[in-house]
Amino acid sequence: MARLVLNQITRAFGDVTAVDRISLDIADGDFLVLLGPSGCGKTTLLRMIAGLLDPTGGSIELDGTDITGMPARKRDLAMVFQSYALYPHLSVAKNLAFPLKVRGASKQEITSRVLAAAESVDIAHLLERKPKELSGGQRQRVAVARALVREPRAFLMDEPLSNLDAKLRTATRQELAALHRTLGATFVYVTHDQVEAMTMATKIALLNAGRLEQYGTPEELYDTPSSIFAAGFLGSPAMNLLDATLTTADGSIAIFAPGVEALLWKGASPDRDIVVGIRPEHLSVHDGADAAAVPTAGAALRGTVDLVENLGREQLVHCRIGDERVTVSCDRAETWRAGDLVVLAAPAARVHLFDRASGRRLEWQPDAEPEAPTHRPRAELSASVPG
Ligand SMILES: Nc1ncnc2c1ncn2[C@@H]1O[C@H](COP(=O)(O)OP(=O)(O)OP(=O)(O)O)[C@@H](O)[C@H]1O
Repeated sequence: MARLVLNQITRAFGDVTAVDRISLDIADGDFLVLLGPSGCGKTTLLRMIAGLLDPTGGSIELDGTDITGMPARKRDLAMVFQSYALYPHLSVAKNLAFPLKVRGASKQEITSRVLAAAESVDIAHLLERKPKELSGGQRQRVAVARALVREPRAFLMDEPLSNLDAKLRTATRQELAALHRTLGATFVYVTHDQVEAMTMATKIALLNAGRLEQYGTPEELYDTPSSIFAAGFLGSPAMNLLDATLTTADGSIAIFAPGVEALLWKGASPDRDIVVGIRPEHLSVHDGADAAAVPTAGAALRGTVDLVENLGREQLVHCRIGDERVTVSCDRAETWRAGDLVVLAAPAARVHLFDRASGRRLEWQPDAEPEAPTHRPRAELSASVPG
């Protein structure tokens, strides 16, 4: 059992607030990924959970017990570091046995637990080697096995895959996810890699400059990003973000953008600066010269193809829309060329709106989209736009 609750946890280093009032409820068995760009406070937060660093504010609970001031060795949490932190002069077997020896386990218990841990990450054949005789991937497995032998209440991992090459990272990522399913234990895992977060996490805590930006399942973060930052951080290629102006009149929403023809819904006078977000996979490309080919509902962006990139499985069509650049990912069977006049279309339900000043998501509900000529409003919206 390991339910971890962080209450307003804070850490300042002089003037720098590395972690700023973060509260998280991490359920037993969760694979929580702390995700965010370099310097956002991920490692500082993990080290406070591990007991390697004292918070300057807030508290941490483990299964209902306040462990804020408890020394690391008493927390029963195992940490796997980016550097692996193996003892170079000891064999793999002795590295694995070390945490058990410290606890005074019997020789028989040590032997069986070391072997079981080594087998679970497929390194039983390497037990007599020294760390320097191992590849990066093998060292990483030893570091995980050393955490496993302790049978801790939770595993804390700080970018454990960052020293591996791309192929090994993919394989090891799948193994770690499988290990988590087998053990059913709580994992807290630091990374700046969105693919690792999306594929392994049951929950993601996205951090930005020491603050919690969004907390939810990978699907929630991807499908309903709570801010411009979250929208831009998850997804590759990144979500298209366009500056626009939103007006609300008669309960309808209109969006204007400079140089953009019929972007979403036309309406009354400008009222609020917003950012419109549409993921590359939610846009479709249509012949701009053929009005009949363009969907009449949803968002439409008129522009020119700039560049087409063939990625093998799909292609990226980069377009100029007014002053902005918009990317569409689409099937390679479509034959678009630089210079083509196109209309990019997206269903209204796939359009994200954000307030430009605060960066926060604006919630709105498109009504059923009526068939409408392109010069008329493209949809009536029963929107509740906060603020
Ligand atoms: N011991 C320290 N003294 C002063 N500032 C520190 C210390 N440790 C971290 N910081 C600062 O706190 C902030 C968060 O650092 P942290 O290492 O937690 O970020 P991170 O998200 O893990 O970054 P990365 O992905 O690059 O490892 C940074 O601005 C960093 O410079």
